[in-house]
Amino acid sequence: MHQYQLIFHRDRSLEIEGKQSEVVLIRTWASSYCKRVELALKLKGIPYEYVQEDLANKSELLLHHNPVHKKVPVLVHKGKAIVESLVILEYIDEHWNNSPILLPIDPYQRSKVSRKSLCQIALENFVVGSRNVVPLINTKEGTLSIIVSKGEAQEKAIEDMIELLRVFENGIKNDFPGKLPFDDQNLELLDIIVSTNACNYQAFNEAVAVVMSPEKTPTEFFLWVNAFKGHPLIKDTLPPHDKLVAKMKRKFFQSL
Ligand SMILES: N[C@@H](CCC(=O)N[C@@H](CS)C(=O)NCC(=O)O)C(=O)O
Repeated sequence: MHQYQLIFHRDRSLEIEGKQSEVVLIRTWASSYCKRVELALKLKGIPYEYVQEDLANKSELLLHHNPVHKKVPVLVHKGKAIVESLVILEYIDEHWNNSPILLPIDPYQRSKVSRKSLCQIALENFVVGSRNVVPLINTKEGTLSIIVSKGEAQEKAIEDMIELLRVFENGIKNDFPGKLPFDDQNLELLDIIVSTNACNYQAFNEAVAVVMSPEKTPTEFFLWVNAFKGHPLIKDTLPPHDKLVAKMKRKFFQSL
């Protein structure tokens, strides 16, 4: 088990390997769930330190703070742990209620970005580079259908994903008028989730199979994602492309 040098201070801040902060994020560098939280912290201007977790050799810190799921991200705020990325985002927005406000004020829109909403389901099934992409695509072939399948089966799996994006794009147009096209407005929860999930599409295309392209993907969704890539904070948060391609190749092909 990996061990960190940890000091718990009286003011309930945590010192990790010499770095002290009230807010510590336990994360991995490639996880889009973790990227959501990092982007939210940056948008709100909240100072934080992070601990890089090795999921193949989970740390005592992670197991202590997330004993049930044993997953990243975990946000440790003044010694207290918050788990599950969407719960963390809600916590950040409520605790640091300075602008930008991340959750929609409108209760209907709020329901659309909540945990079991279509928006979340669509995205979690689309998560670029994640196994979670898969259940909705082609359950018969199990969890790696998009790459284990070849030829027609793969085309069908990709078409199903693209269809999901069409449903998603229409949902955004109906429920979030003004959201598309992207006009560099304040980033909110929806933008955080979409950008951290979808902006890595080129790495996924390169490592696994071409899913998103101007020819295939619903136009406004595609433009939205590409516009995100030009946003300075998003650019600063996304994982490095080459490293991500290498990781995706290892992850997907190793599990075959
Ligand atoms: N629903 C969780 C999912 C988090 C998740 O799946 N994290 C992955 C990394 S991307 C993890 O920690 N996996 C470790 C494991 O499954 O053992 C969230 O939104 O935070």
